[in-house]
Amino acid sequence: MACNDENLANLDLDGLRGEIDEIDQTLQFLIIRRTKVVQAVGAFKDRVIAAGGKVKVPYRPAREARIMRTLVNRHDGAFPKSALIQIWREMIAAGTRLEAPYTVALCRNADGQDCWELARLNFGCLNEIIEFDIPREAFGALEDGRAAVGVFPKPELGEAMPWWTLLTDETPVKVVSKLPFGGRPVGRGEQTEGFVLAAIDLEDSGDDRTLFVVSLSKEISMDTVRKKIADGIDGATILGFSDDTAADRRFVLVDVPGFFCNRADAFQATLSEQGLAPESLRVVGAYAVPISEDALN
Ligand SMILES: C=C(O[C@@H]1C=C(C(=O)O)C=C[C@H]1O)C(=O)O
Repeated sequence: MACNDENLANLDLDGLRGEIDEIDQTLQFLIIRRTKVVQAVGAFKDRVIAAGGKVKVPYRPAREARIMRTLVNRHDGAFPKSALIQIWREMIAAGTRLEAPYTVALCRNADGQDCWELARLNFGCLNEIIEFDIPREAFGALEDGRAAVGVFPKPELGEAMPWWTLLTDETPVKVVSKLPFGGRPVGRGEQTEGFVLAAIDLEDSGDDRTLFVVSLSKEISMDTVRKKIADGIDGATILGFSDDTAADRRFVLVDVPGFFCNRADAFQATLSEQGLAPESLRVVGAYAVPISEDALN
């Protein structure tokens, strides 16, 4: 660069704009170079898929979370961190699309609310968003490959037929990310939170939470379940519950700190120690803990 920071004040408008033009050129060359590397990653994934015969979903939220956290940690200067994240979101979303084009299935909740703004910010300006009112249909789009990722609203306690009850043993679809990950949109969508679903393997981002669905006897009250889970696991929360009408069981969606995906036994043991003895327990997802608002200021 022609000029160091201290000398900027000595430049006239043309001189300053010349600096900006040079910076833009360097940034653009780097984007071009980054895209070539991303395409090479895509080709690598193709070879893995050819060997395993899976449908290609290039999205890797744990890797993206690591990238975003690194960006925020090393940032300096006046440019806002949430805007920095947004630049990378566009870049990552557009690059991932070059690995394999993908569509986003967006599901509304029973009150008609959705996470459209969060989906658009996270998956960029190019990806098609198809909207659904019925969770089973949005879920079906993920299972048959019409959509690679789904954005579902955060569950509400007590809602009828919650979407997360579709996350059974028979489906490869799981919860893989939570939105917003780094910064909320200003205004519309500011209050919304959602989960991203996809048929991909769960990966450890270094700071994660795991989602379990536990089947318990209906005879145990929800207050008791809540207390026992809170006593047994620091920081665990219950995100939803749903009665199985055909049986004397209740499904409970529990959000537990840590990447527990290969350690469901540990969670099972903790519940048993608390006298809950679940009839069944399964991991239905894991997600990178979003960057806190404090870290973005
Ligand atoms: C390039 C990759 O594919 C996608 C694109 C990423 C990126 O642009 O950095 C990161 C993760 C994936 O969602 C990858 O898996 O590393």
